[in-house]
Amino acid sequence: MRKIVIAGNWKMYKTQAEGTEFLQGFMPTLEETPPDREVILCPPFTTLGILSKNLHGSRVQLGAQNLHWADAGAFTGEIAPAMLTEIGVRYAIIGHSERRQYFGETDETVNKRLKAAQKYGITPILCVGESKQQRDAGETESLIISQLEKGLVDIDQNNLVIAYEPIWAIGTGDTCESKEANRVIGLIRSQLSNPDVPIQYGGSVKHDNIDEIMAQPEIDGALVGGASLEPASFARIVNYK
Ligand SMILES: O=C(CO)COP(=O)(O)O
Repeated sequence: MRKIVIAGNWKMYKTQAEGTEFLQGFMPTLEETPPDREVILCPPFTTLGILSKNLHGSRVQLGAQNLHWADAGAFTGEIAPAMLTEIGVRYAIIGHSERRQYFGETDETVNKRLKAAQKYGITPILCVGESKQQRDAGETESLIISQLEKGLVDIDQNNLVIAYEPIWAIGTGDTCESKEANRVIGLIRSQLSNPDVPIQYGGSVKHDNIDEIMAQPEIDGALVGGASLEPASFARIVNYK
């Protein structure tokens, strides 16, 4: 049985005060949420601590947006896995396209971060996806297969989530057509040794397209950016029909 996993990626939004305010609006809405849905919030590092305190004993899990592969060391600006597990972080987004595009993340460093997450019992959410240019050139399949082959070397597929996030659909309002997302996610699944790895779709997921996205048989959840910042909107997504 594949798990349903819905995660909010807050990116570089929400101070501690704003994160706390979000929870006040969001938490009561979970009363309607079926228990089999894993709900995750991935705030900026400085907001993780206060969310950890406020979410203690709740069903919402905490995720980080990145982590370093070393146990500790002289890596200015990075965060070690043990610093995250200490405050109750259970998931980490790894290889988001914004990290690949702006911060020099490669499939090789993605692989190291995935291994480090698993070493500390953190479930990594590996992001893969093509740019508009790659899609137009007919390279979607080969690019994704290559990202998976290189990223998943020596990775335990029993403690893994994958997110298919076509770059051209991120923050653009230009959602990938749900049948097309379903097709690519099926391709991703065909590359895995464990068919039960949950595979999310990400890219302009909103309250008004989540039902259609989740109706697709291959899609096991969503990685939500902008629409996870507002309690009512994220609640509607988590409580999809
Ligand atoms: O990058 C994303 C989630 O990781 C998607 O962002 P949007 O939902 O804002 O398009």
